[in-house]
Amino acid sequence: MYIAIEGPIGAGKTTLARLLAERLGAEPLLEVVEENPFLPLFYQDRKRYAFKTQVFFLLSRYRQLSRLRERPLFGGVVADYLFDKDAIFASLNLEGPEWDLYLDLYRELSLKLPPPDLTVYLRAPVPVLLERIRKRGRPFEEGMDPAYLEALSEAYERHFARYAHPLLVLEADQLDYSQPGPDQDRVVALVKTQLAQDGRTA
Ligand SMILES: Nc1ncnc2c1ncn2[C@@H]1O[C@H](COP(=O)(O)OP(=O)(O)OP(=O)(O)O)[C@@H](O)[C@H]1O
Ligand SMILES: Nc1nc(=O)c2ncn([C@H]3C[C@H](O)[C@@H](CO)O3)c2[nH]1
Repeated sequence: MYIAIEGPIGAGKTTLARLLAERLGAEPLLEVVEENPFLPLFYQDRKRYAFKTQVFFLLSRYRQLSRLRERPLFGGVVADYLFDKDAIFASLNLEGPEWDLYLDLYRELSLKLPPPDLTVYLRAPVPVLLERIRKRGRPFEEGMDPAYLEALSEAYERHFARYAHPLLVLEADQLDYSQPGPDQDRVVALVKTQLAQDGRTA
């Protein structure tokens, strides 16, 4: 069983991936964004650092996810990202020959990765995302541009409107699974039901 959680910045992907991994007896597969040395620079000058930031993410995501093919998944994996995320961000930040080169690389690498058994797409309005980003307090995200978050949310909507793999869409502002309570049980039950409908067991 391989589950991936996706959604725009601050939607609650890592929080949900940890919870599901714990409840389903699976391994969490988490991205460490702080490992990308270009990311703080990207937020200072998006045009200048977009390509470097993207290629770093692309390679590290590819390396992490390709390990899924190489070893047996005993208890399953819950990842806090989908490989497709890379191209969603790239489509907003790259253009011209850099975008063409990036897309060539992305397409080549994506062919080699398995799709998840279930993807959970977390949706939330931009003001909720901004509040969660503020609350989490990563220094380089302090001046997060609401227009960038809006464009990103729209790109996610377009992507999942034509997504061809098993998908569960959750309104992430309606469920507070970040603390113990009935919403945690509710979200785990929704995922289990979806897996059962798709013929998988958790
Ligand atoms: N369902 C929720 N309800 C309320 N707060 C939440 C919820 N999910 C996450 N949070 C809080 O929002 C903040 C962001 O959550 P989290 O880091 O899981 O988001 P993310 O989608 O993984 O972010 P990023 O895209 O930056 O990696 C955290 O402070 C977390 O505690
Ligand atoms: N430029 C760019 N490309 C990506 O593929 C990408 N993936 C994540 N991020 C940024 C968003 C959050 O600040 C932080 C955590 O998600 O990292 C990205 N930024």
